Amino acid sequence: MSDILIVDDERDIRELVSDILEDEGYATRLAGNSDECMNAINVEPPALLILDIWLKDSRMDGIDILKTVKRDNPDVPVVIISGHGNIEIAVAAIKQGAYDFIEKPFNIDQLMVVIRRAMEASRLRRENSALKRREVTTAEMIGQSAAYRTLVSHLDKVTKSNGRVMLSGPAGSGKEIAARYIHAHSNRASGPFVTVNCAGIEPERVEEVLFGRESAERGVESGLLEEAHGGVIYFDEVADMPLGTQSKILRVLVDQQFQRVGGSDKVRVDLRVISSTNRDLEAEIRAERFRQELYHRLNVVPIAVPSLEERREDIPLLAEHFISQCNASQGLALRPLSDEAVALMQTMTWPGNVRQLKNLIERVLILGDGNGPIEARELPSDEDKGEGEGRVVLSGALATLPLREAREAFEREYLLTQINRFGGNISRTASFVGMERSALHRKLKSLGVVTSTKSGARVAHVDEHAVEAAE
Ligand SMILES: Nc1ncnc2c1ncn2[C@@H]1O[C@H](COP(=O)(O)OP(=O)(O)OP(=O)(O)O)[C@@H](O)[C@H]1O
Repeated sequence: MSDILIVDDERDIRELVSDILEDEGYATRLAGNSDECMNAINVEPPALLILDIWLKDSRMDGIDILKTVKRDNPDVPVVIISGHGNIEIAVAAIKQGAYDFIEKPFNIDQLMVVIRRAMEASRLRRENSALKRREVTTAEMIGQSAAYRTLVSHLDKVTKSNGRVMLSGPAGSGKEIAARYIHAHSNRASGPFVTVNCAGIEPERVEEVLFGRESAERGVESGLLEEAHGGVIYFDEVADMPLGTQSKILRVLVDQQFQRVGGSDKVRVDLRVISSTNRDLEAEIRAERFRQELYHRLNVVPIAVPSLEERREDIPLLAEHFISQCNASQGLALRPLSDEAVALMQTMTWPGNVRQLKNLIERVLILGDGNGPIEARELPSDEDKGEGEGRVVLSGALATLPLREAREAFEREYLLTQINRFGGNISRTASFVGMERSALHRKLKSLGVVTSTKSGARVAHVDEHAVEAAE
């Protein structure tokens, strides 16, 4: 596992990329279609896969190959090559687990930055995967802001009971770590903590995964419910559970028992149920996507987990915590944070919440040199996936502005970039940046950002008069 596999249906491109990489000292293999690609991976998984999304004369397209690789060889990082203007496909690929993407036509420097970063991240990931696994289960929850203290006081109240808890909050805000906190401080701490990824189970396999199976050939195979016996079962993102699965879970919660697939005995388990959601479940019920009865069963004690933006005071503390974590688990430099970096992080928008902060710190430490302080200029460039046009450039000077002005300037620049990435489409921008459409409209108005049609394309720009009027 030491070479780079380059998959592109255009011979010129794959040979060009291969020449560049070989000049840089990497070994390469080439494939022109999906069959050649899968054969090469089966012979030996590469250290990195560079994959064109559109493959002519192929049985699988790039996204199908990506899914297969992420399923069978999750440690192989995949860098996507997408055609110019295919930013949505590239974003979809990132969601499917691609490490990064480069847009055609690309220049050599851009290509090399992405590849070096992917190779380095993959090496560190492989080296430290065992340590990281341990870190997940022993994760320590950090904070001191008022919002954080309120959260902990709510969690402390439920640790000693057996009541069902529903944790609600945006993606990456720390719902799972809060569930683990309850478990670790309860009298079930020595029992298991089992996570059920509700969106991830294939509907036709739900019963087997949750209830287990019994057969003459293989005997009893327990499911997740049985594995969690004596401990906590954590239903992550319950709103993503298909309706059919919801009925099956509801039945178990009502009957307090179930049968394994193929079995006839009733199995009883002693479980504490904790669930999480990042959606408004009452709205999901009104839209008939979530069963009301299940909602009432799971939502006995609702606890809200605040977004990172509601607890900005915690950002320096969390950032330092992640720096020490990266040092302990990956040997990365223990770098202090400059005041400007802290100021910038505290003014940024964080749609991905604490997870985004953690990833940002990890990337800065991987890419940075030396042990000097982390500077503001190192921060946002890697948070933005786009190269060239799609890039949000924030100068260090921005971080020295008063909070309100710096945030507005950042938000204006960020939203302009996003809207233009999505071809002026406000709905798609809203869903990408994690805001309601109407809230985004209001925000744009207050920032003086307007859209208009130029040469048939919808573009966003700043209307100075609108800015003045809003002020
Ligand atoms: N208060 C905190 N202290 C330390 N680490 C935290 C804290 N909150 C979150 N994290 C870390 O941030 C990352 C995301 O947290 P977690 O997985 O708990 O979020 P989540 O809300 O369950 O996310 P999702 O909705 O995407 O499932 C994890 O690595 C977690 O350890």
